[in-house]
Amino acid sequence: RKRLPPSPWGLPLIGHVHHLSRLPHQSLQNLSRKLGGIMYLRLGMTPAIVISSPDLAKEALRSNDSSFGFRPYLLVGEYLTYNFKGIGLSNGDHWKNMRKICITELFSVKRMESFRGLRLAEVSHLVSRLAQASKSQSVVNVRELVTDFNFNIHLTVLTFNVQTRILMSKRFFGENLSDDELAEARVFKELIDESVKFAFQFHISEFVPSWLKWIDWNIPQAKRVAAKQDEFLQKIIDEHKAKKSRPTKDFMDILLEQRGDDQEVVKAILMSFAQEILIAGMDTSACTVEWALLELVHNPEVMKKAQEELDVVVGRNRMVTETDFSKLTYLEAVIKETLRLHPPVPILVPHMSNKACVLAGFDVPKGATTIINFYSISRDPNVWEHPTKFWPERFGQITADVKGQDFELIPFGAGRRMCPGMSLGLKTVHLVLSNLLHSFHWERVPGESYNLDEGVGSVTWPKSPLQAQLTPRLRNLDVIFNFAQ
Ligand code: HEM
Repeated sequence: RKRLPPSPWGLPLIGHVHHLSRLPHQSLQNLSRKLGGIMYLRLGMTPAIVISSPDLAKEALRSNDSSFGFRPYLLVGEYLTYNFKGIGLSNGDHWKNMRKICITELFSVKRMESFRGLRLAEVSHLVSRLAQASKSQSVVNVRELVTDFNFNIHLTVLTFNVQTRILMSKRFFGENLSDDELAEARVFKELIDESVKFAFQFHISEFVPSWLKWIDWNIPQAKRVAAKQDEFLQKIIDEHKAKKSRPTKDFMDILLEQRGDDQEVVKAILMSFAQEILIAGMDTSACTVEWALLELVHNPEVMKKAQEELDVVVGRNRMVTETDFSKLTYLEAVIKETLRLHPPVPILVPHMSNKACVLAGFDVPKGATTIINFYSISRDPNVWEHPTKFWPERFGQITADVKGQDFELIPFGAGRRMCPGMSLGLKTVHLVLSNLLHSFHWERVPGESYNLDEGVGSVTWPKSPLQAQLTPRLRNLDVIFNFAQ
């Protein structure tokens, strides 16, 4: 007889689905407080294991990495990534190849370095536009600052531009674009939004055995979105092939060289990257910056300390650059503390065990969806002192890092499926947050409460966009941030 981990009470057919709210990491945290570090759930007909302790996360993602380094079936993977040809949702040899290409061609140290100037230029642009805005309006809505797509320079646009330039030598957003280019950008954005929205809908096919998947009523919609996506990407690939002269090879050149005969793979990777850029790359970095500013605005003594460090390390006559990061240790602690308390992807991306195994003495069935609830781990009073307090100073006493070695702090996951964009994500958050803190005084709007409620979505943003009062801190902002554009 199998010895399964403990479960809450279940219902026929749906199993334990009724225990999950629209913020599943919070419902799972509540359940784990009663049931412990490992639980067994039945989501419809799909078995699932939920892990909520650093030791068990380590057992799954390090000691048993070869069993748990798989993804479960997701409808979006089948229809919108050309039958699992992308990275984040695929498995097996295809995933291995794709991950290798990404790590060597997209996220290598050399590639990161070659786009350093580009990141700096986009940040300079953001700060100068903010400086202009702060002259006419004293209160700034930080969400608009980070997500507005009306083709001004905002943070998500910044990360999007950086990524699409690396991927396909193309800048979709910004000034001086023709009407056709703007129309193309709009279609791209709508397509990605539609796919992301689709990915986060309820799909019955994910909760039934594979032979019953055909009953899913969302399949016709998936096919419609896929056809639109295919048409758009084919156009981009054709344009790219026609325009041969480029100073350096971009990622699409490399993919076409390596997989030229298999255009579906090229399209799948581009689309899964486009989505991953928006969900994983852009929104995760942007919402980390917003959470950090929210905490700092409401903890002015922490903000003061971070700004004093910037004055000592950088001085008041220039912008912060990536070479300053190693000396900005307090800022690093602020970012770690933000990723601990407000992880953008609190339950990571679901894993799956490809064989039956034993974890903490319990049987884990083959094919069980495995959820690592980092949110429970990062707020566990047995692991963290004053777990719900925003307290960067804790990182003066403990050495835990976010790089996948310390299982009490895994906002990027760990093991073979760990986020490959971590370095880019961290660099972006450091560069943007440090320059925003260096350039402006950020103050709470009188009457605004310290609201830490979380919104529902593909990444966890603050529920209400942060409003803050903004005044320039450096005297020659225009001069300082103009040079790099
Ligand atoms: C603050 C920024 C970011 C955070 C917190 C974050 C977090 C995560 C997490 C938790 C996972 C799942 C790990 C797991 O399953 O164990 C993941 C996977 C992934 N992320 Fe990120 N991410 C960030 C930035 C980025 C960026 C900038 C990119 C690329 C442009 C990126 C690309 C990916 C990809 C491709 C995967 C799937 C990896 C695979 O399945 O093999 N991420 N990320």
